[in-house]
Amino acid sequence: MATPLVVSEVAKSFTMHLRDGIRLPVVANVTFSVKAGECVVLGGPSGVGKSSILKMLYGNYGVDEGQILMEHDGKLVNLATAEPRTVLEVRRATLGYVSQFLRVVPRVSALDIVAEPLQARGVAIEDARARAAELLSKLNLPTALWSLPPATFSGGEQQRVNIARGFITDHKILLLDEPTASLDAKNRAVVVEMIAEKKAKGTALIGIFHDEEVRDAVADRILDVSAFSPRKAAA
Ligand SMILES: Nc1ncnc2c1ncn2[C@@H]1O[C@H](COP(=O)(O)OP(=O)(O)OP(=O)(O)O)[C@@H](O)[C@H]1O
Repeated sequence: MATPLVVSEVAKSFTMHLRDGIRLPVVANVTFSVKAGECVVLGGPSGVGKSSILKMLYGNYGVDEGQILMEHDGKLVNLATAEPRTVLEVRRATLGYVSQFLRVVPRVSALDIVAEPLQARGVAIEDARARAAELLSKLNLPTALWSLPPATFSGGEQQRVNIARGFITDHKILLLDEPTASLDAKNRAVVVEMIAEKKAKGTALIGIFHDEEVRDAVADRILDVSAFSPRKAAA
């Protein structure tokens, strides 16, 4: 599909149950699409709803209204209303996510954490590990660390393991939540290059990048999330 992601009239508010059920509207009428090979960056001031949109796209936050349409397994799926089992299936095969922080699994080596999403898609363990090793060396993670669980790694080392894990599969849609926040200039440049490679392969990318240099290097389009502020919609 030339447009792997179509978001239409999505609205979200939070209900504060411990505060007499006060409703806090966050975004309304969120409408945009992302083409294959395009990288759209969510922009706008702090607290405007960028992370909330990314979490809705991944199915971590519920959606009050609207549609999040993705082509998955030859069918159109509305992630806003999909069953949890479908959401998990879409994540395995179609929708990737690089979060800001690595979720460390005790006793699992960095190499296997990176290889796991490929294994989950049926790739033989040795092939998955070989691809994981390629990515970890591209991201300059010292080989001495590959066999260790990343719990004791530095912030930047953990982030590189997380990036390798998110980039190892060829998901059609990839969400990026500040993937370069803890990286030095050399590794930021590697990630910029890896994003360009994904674009060339036709992946649709949506990301949050606070680093202006990275943002300008990767963005085809910056979507100002203030346009979806409920106050603006009501005006
Ligand atoms: N789980 C939650 N429960 C209640 N309120 C929330 C929740 N998540 C986000 N919010 C609120 O929604 C608003 C938008 O937050 P969000 O994290 O999406 O903004 P952001 O644009 O990503 O900000 P930043 O650039 O500072 O990371 C904020 O006012 C925040 O307090």
